This record gives sequence, C-alpha cells and structure tokens, in this order.
Amino acid sequence: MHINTKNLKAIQDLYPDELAHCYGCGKSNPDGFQLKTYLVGDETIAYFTPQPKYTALPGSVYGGLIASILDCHGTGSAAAFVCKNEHISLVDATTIPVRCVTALLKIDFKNPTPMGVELELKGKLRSIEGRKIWVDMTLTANGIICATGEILAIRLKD
Ligand SMILES: CCCCCCCCCCCC(=O)SCCNC(=O)CCNC(=O)[C@H](O)C(C)(C)COP(=O)(O)OP(=O)(O)OC[C@H]1O[C@@H](n2cnc3c(N)ncnc32)[C@H](O)[C@@H]1OP(=O)(O)O
Repeated sequence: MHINTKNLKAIQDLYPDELAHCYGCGKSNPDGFQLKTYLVGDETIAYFTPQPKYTALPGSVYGGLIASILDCHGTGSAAAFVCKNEHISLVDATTIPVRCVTALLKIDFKNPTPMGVELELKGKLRSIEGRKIWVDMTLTANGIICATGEILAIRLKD
C-alpha cells in the first residue's frame, strides 16, 4: 500500500543547502535521483520508479541503481532515526543538525527487480552505537521483496 506522503517532510529536504547535491538524494541536483525518505512511525519509507535506461537484463532493473537508492535511503533513514532518538522534530525543523555518511553497505539481490513499476524502500533501525547507526532495509516491487540491504552509517563530527 502506497503511504500518502503529501503532508510529511522528506529527510533529504531538511539537509542544509550546501549538502543537498548528492546524486542519489540531493534536492539541488537536477540530474540526480532526488530520492525522498520519510519517517513513518518506527520505520522509514521511500518510493522510486526507475527509468528504462537503468535496465540490466531486459525488463529488470540494474543492480547498481538498486544499491544507489538503498544507499541514500539508508543514510537518510539513519539521520531520521538519530533525530527521533534525540527528540528532534522533523515536522518543525527546516534543517537538521545530523550528518551521516555510508561506511558499509551490503545488498542481497533476492529476486529480479521489475522495470516499470514503483519500488518501495523501507528502513528499520537496528541499533545506534555512538556515531554508528545500523539500518536494515528492504526493496519491494509488486509486493515481492527483490533486495534487502544493511547499512552502517557514521554520524559525522561537527
Ligand atoms: C543531514 C545532512 C546529511 C548530509 C549528507 C548527504 C549526503 C547523502 C549521502 C549518501 C550516501 C553516500 O553515498 S555517502 C558517500 C560514500 N561514503 C563515503 O565517502 C565515506 C568515506 N569514509 C569516511 O569518510 C570515513 O571513513 C567515515 C566518516 C565513514 C568514518 O571516519 P571517522 O569519522 O574518522 O570515524 P572512524 O573512527 O574511522 O569510525 C567510526 C566508527 O565506525 C567504525 N567503522 C568505520 N568504517 C567502518 C566499516 N566500513 N565497517 C565497520 N565499521 C566501520 C569504526 O571502527 C569506528 O567504530 P568504533 O571504534 O567507534 O566502535
């Protein structure tokens, strides 16, 4: 079921302008994917429909794209979970004071990801250990989990 995100703020839209150029999720990169991650309760969600140019085998999505969007959903989720943990409201914020980058990203490709349908990405917090944030992710198409991911995001020092 597609969650209505109309009244939610995407975590990437709260990144300060100087950090909003990421190819995967920067709102200021017109050539990028501009992935949007939303915190909904205890999990994060994002939707993305790949263009046909990201084809691997005919009819299926290229694995590098899948890794790319899970990378950005993972760091976005990590920032969102840190904010939640520290009672920083994403509703009231215009920018967030948390910066996370990927140290480790693991993807399991479980099934071919079909081209031409909306993909649903979900994230769940596994743990926050100091500056280390572990997030588990799934990528689903047509109700089938096509990939799972785990990310270790590191919160940057000020
Ligand atoms: C809101 C605005 C957003 C702004 C950001 C918006 C952009 C979105 C980003 C999208 C996602 C990306 O593509 S990000 C781009 C790709 N990633 C990168 O370029 C990161 C390159 N790597 C680095 O810069 C560095 O290695 C860091 C920052 C990750 C870590 O360096 P550091 O800060 O010096 O910290 P360091 O002491 O080494 O590590 C901290 C702890 O993490 C552990 N650790 C570090 N790396 C690993 C690892 N690969 N596997 C296991 N553990 C690791 C260490 O053992 C340590 O554990 P312990 O001893 O404490 O237990």
